Amino acid sequence: MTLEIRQLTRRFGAFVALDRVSLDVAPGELVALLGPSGSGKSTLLRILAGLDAPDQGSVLRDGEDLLAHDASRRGVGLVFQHYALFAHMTVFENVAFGLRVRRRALRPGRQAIRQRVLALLERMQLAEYAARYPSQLSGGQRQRVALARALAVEPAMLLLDEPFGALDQQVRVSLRGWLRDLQRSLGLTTLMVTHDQEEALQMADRVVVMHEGRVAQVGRPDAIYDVPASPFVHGFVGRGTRLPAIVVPGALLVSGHRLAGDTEGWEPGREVEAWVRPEDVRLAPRVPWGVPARIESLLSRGATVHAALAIDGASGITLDAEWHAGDVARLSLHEGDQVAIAFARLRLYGTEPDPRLVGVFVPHGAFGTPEHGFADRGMWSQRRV
Ligand SMILES: Nc1ncnc2c1ncn2[C@@H]1O[C@H](COP(=O)(O)OP(=O)(O)OP(=O)(O)O)[C@@H](O)[C@H]1O
Repeated sequence: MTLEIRQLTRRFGAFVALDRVSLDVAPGELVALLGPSGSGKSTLLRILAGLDAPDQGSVLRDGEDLLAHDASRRGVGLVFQHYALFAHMTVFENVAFGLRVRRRALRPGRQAIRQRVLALLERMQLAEYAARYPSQLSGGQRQRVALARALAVEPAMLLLDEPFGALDQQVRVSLRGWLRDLQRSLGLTTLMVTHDQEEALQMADRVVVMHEGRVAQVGRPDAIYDVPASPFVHGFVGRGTRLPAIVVPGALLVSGHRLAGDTEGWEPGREVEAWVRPEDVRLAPRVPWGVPARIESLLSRGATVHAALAIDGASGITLDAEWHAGDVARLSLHEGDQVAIAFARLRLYGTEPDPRLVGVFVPHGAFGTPEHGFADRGMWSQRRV
């Protein structure tokens, strides 16, 4: 099943909740709608489900006008964060419900319904709970029943709105893999709303990042993380620090520090925003080749250590860095230490009002990985006295 969403706009009074949103979804694809609260994700899903209608725009499913059909005829399976299962029905009855209430002409026979529901419960590892009532299930089990109920009617597409939103972290993580496997094996075209970037990046074939009712970027999860199209996407998907910078011939000036590298094709003298991911902030082996900075804080996160750094000459900016815990221990780094850092790469964006991606800058000699050795500790790190 393909979906072609074209220029969808939805206004609530003067407020524009969806602003000319276009998107193509391929058969069997799992697309995650990711964005901050109020960015229009649920509005888009509700329009697709038939619970709301757009002011403008069109949606074609396999070339046919989806919006012309009532919600009940759209063939969508819908699961919300708090999916109200029928409390007075067993798991079996809940899952069978959608089939039992079908018009007579479309309703399978009693035995066929029974077989289909049992097969589905089996597949969803719910068979042993068939006779239980919702109140006798855990939150994760209930969401699985909600999914089974949505799937029982063999929908053409699945629409999920924060399906794991109400569950604790451990259950969420285990259900992610489970749902992904199930969706793949069924080949079911799926749109999933989430504001959890980890969930979107792990599960989706493609991620749609939404911002203020518009599509900020669409792409494969790794592409979105590696080359965010705007400072907003960089800041929302993954972490990063924004550094003011100027392009000069053969170098980038970052807070007055010269990083040599290829700047061909970029206008000299142009002011840009340089964004750097924490894992791209490396410890440089030799001070003259690195940017001097001071460790303001070190926070252990198990295998990694999160460092907050103050770059010399860049007041008011705290640079986020992430280093291997083993390196930090081996080099005996402490808060207050003076270090030299190198940047593996920086994404450059235009300044307002045109904050588009200018390009990715890779400084020459952006070494500083542990493999390059820190034999002479004194050369790159000086303890403050
Ligand atoms: N029926 C409505 N009347 C007025 N405003 C609405 C209505 N429905 C949604 N909105 C507004 O439209 C905007 C987008 O809402 P939507 O629910 O799509 O956001 P979202 O990205 O799904 O956010 P969240 O992650 O918080 O659910 C919000 O500012 C919301 O207040």
